[in-house]
Amino acid sequence: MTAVLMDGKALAAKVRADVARDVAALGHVGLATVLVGDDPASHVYIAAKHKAATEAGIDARDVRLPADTSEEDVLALVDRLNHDDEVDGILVQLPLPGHLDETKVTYAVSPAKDVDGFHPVNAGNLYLGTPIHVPATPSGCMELLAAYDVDPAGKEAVVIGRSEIVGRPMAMLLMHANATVTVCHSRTRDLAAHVSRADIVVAAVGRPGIVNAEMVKPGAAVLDVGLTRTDEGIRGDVDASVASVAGHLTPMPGGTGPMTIACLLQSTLKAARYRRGLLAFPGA
Ligand SMILES: Nc1nc2c(c(=O)[nH]1)N[C@@H](CN(C=O)c1ccc(C(=O)N[C@@H](CCC(=O)O)C(=O)O)cc1)CN2
Repeated sequence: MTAVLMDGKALAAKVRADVARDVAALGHVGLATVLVGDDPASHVYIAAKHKAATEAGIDARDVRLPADTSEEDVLALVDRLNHDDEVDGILVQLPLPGHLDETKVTYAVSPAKDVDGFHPVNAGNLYLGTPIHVPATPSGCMELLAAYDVDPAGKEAVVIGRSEIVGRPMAMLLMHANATVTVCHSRTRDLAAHVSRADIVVAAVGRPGIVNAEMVKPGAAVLDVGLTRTDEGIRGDVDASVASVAGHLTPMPGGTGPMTIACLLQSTLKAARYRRGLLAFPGA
């Protein structure tokens, strides 16, 4: 068997075009990104987010702060953006430099503008099954599954990794889509045993090749989120051998990454709709 490649680049282009159409209909939509410090990968991701936002007609503000900016100054900036009427969505690029408390900073973003979905109000609403803003990478994974007609209902799904950005929200989304979900992590005793039962595998730990062909159930859908830069180039968590066993597979690069950026734009559009009263907040 050779897996059908789930083309994240192509799907992201479609999502981005849909967002652009809806932004044009809505009028002004504003996104502010905050990048603190010099992390080279973060610079690449912020540049990609701005290119995509601008192409979609979103008014994207690129705020950059030196690596030694104090927590007080970062929090003051976030507060200003929370009160800025031109800004519908705010994202603080992670990771932050070590002296900054990521929890404190991400929790400072107004839940309505938290397009990353990291604030406890948004995490809580996802938990409750009434999502407002959902982290972009797991959203993108769900869109990929839907686009390739992989319905999680009744399926065994294994999520490898329990990060707040990917693993935990991914597990919630799969559970709400009626999958039976197992979350594996660094203390899981027999990863292969879990993966071998899975119809859907989402690998998000940043350990190159941790999922290999021997573990994967023939025909499974395998989504690769882990990204490690090596001397030989970018490597995902999923070994190339998996393509001969899986039914569906995301390429790395070109799979879940482009969808992360497309879903951020979707979330920004959603934030603008909430702020204009075009969408009702759950429970409101
Ligand atoms: N505030 C946030 N910080 C971070 C997030 C996030 O969603 N919000 N996620 C990651 C990084 N990230 C977006 O910020 C991200 C990672 C990877 C890609 C991507 O397109 N990857 C490409 C390959 C990229 C390359 O060549 O370097 C791919 O998979 O094809 C986009 C966004 C951590 N921080």
